[in-house]
Amino acid sequence: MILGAIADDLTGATDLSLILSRNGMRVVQVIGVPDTLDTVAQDADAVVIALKSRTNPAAEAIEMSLAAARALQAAGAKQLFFKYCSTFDSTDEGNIGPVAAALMEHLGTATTIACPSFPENGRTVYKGHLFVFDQLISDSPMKDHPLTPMRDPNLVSVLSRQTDRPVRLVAHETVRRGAAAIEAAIAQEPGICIVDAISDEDLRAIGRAVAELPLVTGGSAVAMGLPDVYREKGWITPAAPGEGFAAPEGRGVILAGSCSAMTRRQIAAAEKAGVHMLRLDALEIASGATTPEAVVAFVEAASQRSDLPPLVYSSADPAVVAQAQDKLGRMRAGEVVEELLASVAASLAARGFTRFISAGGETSGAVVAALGTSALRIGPEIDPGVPWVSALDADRPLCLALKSGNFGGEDFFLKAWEMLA
Ligand SMILES: Nc1ncnc2c1ncn2[C@@H]1O[C@H](COP(=O)(O)OP(=O)(O)OP(=O)(O)O)[C@@H](O)[C@H]1O
Ligand SMILES: O=C(O)[C@@H](O)C(=O)CO
Repeated sequence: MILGAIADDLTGATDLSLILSRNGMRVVQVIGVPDTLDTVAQDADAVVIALKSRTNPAAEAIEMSLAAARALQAAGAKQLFFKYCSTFDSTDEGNIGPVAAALMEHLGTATTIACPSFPENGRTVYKGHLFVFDQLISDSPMKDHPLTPMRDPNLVSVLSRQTDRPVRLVAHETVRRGAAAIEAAIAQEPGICIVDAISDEDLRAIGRAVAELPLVTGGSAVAMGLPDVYREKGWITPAAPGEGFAAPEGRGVILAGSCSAMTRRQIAAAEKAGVHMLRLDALEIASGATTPEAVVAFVEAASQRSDLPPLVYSSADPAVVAQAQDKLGRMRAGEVVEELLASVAASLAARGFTRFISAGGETSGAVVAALGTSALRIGPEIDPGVPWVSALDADRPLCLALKSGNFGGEDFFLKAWEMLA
């Protein structure tokens, strides 16, 4: 095992696993920190531990991340990677800064990078500012994210508010001069370097520059340059992406708790395509007016009427989300929805559903926990950042598509479904 990764949410972990697998590494993704990684690490070049720590109190996120780091090191990891969202989802309390600083201290290293750039999905960092396609993140729909509204595009400022470690910029003028120039700039002074990156070429150069650092932090795409370096060092041999994935036969369902603009467009596209849908309301769930049993009954009935998987969603526009949050509190509003979708997923699996498509990192974390699986094999890519995965250890065969809120094309839900046909 060469690379040990700690991801702050489940869909982010899957996204990173896909990038590593696409670049020829054997990857196993585990959910939560197991007692030992010995069995899974045996045939893996990389182990990605998926936490659900993005929006926990910082002290909890640190504790979980350090436990993951210790497990990865015990299994032989030569390098650690802390994966967070390509939209840098965090607040002034954390958790990117506090977790990165804690991992640095744990590893005894004074230097790392922070680079959320993911050009294939429209995220770029230029002059330390994070863009989502043509917009600064602070002008994008991420300004209204239910849990981590992003209202400052300057990542040096954002990260400086989260940690006492010095934060500085390695600007694109340096990045475009290549790996040696980037490496020298990072080594100049201790601290966390926000590194500009606007293309995959930049990211591959950054990967080469950081391959010797004990800790790399970033979005998934900054890992794309690492496997080549590991191969050159003779640490890994090439592997075929998606090796060993098989989808079980059976019925499917789509569960969406993401309120991102993209997920809402994907829901609208599914409706147009004739998918049977049920909209959930956080306040009705909280009052008991909507129960898991009623939702399961809807899904059962809808799946008799169509070959397409039914869609259950709580996704709503910012005004509706704000109303629920005003009444219930931000965290509680999220929890009631997550708990309901998780309970629905568990009941459906018990009734023989085998294919689950879920939208949203927090949502997917709750759904997968309810399905009782803790290890995933990475399968074929549906859209950039989202593969089908199969459960390695559930009671029965299951496959899942765990979509980050902002990922996937408009036709994502049907595209995912049709790939299994
Ligand atoms: N109608 C709603 N009212 C209030 N909160 C909601 C509502 N629908 C969903 N939520 C909550 O919003 C949060 C959405 O987070 P989630 O991580 O699932 O999606 P995302 O942030 O779009 O995806 P990602 O983290 O992958 O970018 C969840 O906690 C979810 O329960
Ligand atoms: O980096 C991303 O955008 C995703 O992998 C993610 O973490 C969203 O939750």
